[in-house]
Amino acid sequence: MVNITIKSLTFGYNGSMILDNLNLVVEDSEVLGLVGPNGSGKTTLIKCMDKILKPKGSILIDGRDIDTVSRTELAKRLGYVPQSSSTPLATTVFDTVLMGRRPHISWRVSDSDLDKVADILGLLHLEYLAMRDFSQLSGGQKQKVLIARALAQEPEVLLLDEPTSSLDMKHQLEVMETISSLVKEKKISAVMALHDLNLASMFVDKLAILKGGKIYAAGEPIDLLNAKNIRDVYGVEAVVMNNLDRPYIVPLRSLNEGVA
Ligand SMILES: Nc1ncnc2c1ncn2[C@@H]1O[C@H](COP(=O)(O)OP(=O)(O)OP(=O)(O)O)[C@@H](O)[C@H]1O
Repeated sequence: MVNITIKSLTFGYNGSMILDNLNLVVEDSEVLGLVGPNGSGKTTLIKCMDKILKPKGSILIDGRDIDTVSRTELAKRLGYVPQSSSTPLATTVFDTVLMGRRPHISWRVSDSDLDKVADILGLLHLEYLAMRDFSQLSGGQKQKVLIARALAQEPEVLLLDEPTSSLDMKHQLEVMETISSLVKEKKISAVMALHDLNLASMFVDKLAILKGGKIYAAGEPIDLLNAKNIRDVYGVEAVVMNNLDRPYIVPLRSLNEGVA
């Protein structure tokens, strides 16, 4: 069980404001989707949560400011999947995923670490790639391996930056289904930046819509994914239908307004 509370978070690159006094709570057993136009600050927010960037304001994990949590301890609690990655040092897929166990290993890899890696490769149907060089994989295969590496950390919170951007339809569903069932089963949380509002509608419990460095709205997809919000935030005219109590969005045309 974990709770993340973000209070008055403010961050800018070289003096230009990107995140402006943000407040947000991530509950346990929750998939939180961060959506918003290109450049609205989703990656920046995720990097602040993983202490890669140093914002003003505070991020509390179970009431404790992450500034007071060591890198190693944070790596046991938060598993970060970047948007893209320079090739990790390890060569094979197996070794790349094993790197995720690093925060839990003192100096010797145990049988249980190896078993965990094998289990995760199985969970994401990656066994057939286990002995392949990471650097020679396709973009989508690499993306799945990086997700597997974060799962191997057994974190309480997964931070995923557009985890499905390189995946085909089947693998998008597979990854989202796997993450959402792990979140429920293990009572962890996931925060993911997403562009696909229909995937968000299907899989997230809560949405935070970013616009102009602020949270434009936060809440359940059914309450937020409507034509007005999509017009305001993205400058897109869309038809929103209801499909099994989930909004289903069909974008119609760009309105040249409403950018971040
Ligand atoms: N290292 C950097 N130095 C300066 N400006 C940056 C840097 N990284 C990002 N920015 C700027 O910060 C703003 C927010 O970028 P960020 O990557 O957080 O947005 P995003 O919502 O994740 O975008 P996208 O959907 O395109 O991935 C953008 O205007 C971007 O140009």
